[in-house]
Amino acid sequence: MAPHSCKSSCQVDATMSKENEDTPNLPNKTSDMNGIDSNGLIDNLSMPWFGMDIGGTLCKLVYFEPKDLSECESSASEVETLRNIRRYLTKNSAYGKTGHRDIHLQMDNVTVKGVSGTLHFIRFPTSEMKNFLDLAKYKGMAKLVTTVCATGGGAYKFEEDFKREVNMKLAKFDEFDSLLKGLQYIDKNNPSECYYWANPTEPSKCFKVNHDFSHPYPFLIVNIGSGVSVLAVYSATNYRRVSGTSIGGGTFLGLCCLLTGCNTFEEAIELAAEGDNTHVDKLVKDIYGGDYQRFGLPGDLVASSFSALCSFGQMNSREKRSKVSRQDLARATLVTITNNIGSIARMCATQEKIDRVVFIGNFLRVNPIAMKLLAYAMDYWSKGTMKALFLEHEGYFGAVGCLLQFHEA
Ligand SMILES: Nc1ncnc2c1ncn2[C@@H]1O[C@H](COP(=O)(O)OP(=O)(O)O)[C@@H](O)[C@H]1O
Ligand SMILES: CC(C)(COP(=O)(O)O)[C@@H](O)C(=O)NCCC(=O)O
Repeated sequence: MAPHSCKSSCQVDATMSKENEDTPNLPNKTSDMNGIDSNGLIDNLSMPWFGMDIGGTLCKLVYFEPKDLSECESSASEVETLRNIRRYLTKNSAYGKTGHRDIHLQMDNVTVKGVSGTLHFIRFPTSEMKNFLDLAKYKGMAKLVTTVCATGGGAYKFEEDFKREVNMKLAKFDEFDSLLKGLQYIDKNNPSECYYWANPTEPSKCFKVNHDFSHPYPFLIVNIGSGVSVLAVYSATNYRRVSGTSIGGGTFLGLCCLLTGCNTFEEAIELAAEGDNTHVDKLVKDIYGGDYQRFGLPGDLVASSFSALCSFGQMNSREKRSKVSRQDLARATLVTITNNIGSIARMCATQEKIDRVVFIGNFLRVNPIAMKLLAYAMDYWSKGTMKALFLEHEGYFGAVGCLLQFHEA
């Protein structure tokens, strides 16, 4: 969220600031109203309820909007302020230049701590944290909510900034505990949360199929954020982080920007959708002239990523390079990163003797190419014994999970 741009240009911000002027008597909360009592225990926090997952690239903010604000045991002036905040967050889908609400993910009629309401899903770049804190300060939120539940690396990195800038305490929760909690909660509340891709290699026959994930254990989670973490999950509370790689969504975005000059993830994905990685990658058939049958390597398999451009052989020509477009480079970057993650996922699943692999994280946002590649790779290399599963709320599980844990504590 970019409060500066919002302040100057956005009608909503003007409304919000007026609303704040109309509600001057915000309570100055004392420690027993902060959500954490004098013994350091979390009490029955008044609304609003936020969960933040502050990741390496994106900050995910989940806002629980109660159906009936009076259910929340707040004072009259709090209720008014809460209404203003609710209006600001829920009447808009964009906040400043970089904040977005994913309306299509909104979950209505859910219950958190016995209160029914709606979950809203908002994201902004973590690099905009300073602007977000300025906005929170400007809106006077610090006077209302003095504790926010948070997870992800940024919950540690920005803890002091929250305290100093807006007098907000962060109630910190582990990112993988939160992720699992959120995943279980969302899957339970959204019947169409989990799906797989049928016929992933045949564009005309490829479609999403709903998957019943009500008996999920054991399963592998591959969380593709800035980096990648792989968790083996054996029950609701029993899991291990079995592996990880630094070559993740951040790598895709970083390399793509460097190679193509694009500036956003969306642009990178659009370029990739129009490109052809075989102009950049060296395939098995470029080396073997066809399949490498003895070890089951099909000719169309990438033998060596980006190798067509720089190694010796029939494609090592200036002419060849000059035919490579930005789109091809974006596609090759996407395929390289995705295939590598797929290989790691498969090895982990084999090692853990697990056949269901759930891919999540915002790298998969608006990214059917990567999802279909992963679906195909898992199926092909496991000879149909492993299944790639996907979840609609991709990158928001941590934020939801820490919100839930906060209210459970
Ligand atoms: N609007 C976006 N801006 C930046 N990266 C995005 C965006 N949408 C999707 N992504 C991808 O998602 C990744 C971050 O995923 P996320 O699960 O939020 O991880 P993190 O917690 O590390 O921020 C980025 O590295 C990028 O590949
Ligand atoms: C450090 C992290 C857990 C942070 O999570 P993220 O913000 O990337 O979602 C993740 O980037 C990661 O697991 N990186 C891979 C480290 C490794 O195993 O090599």
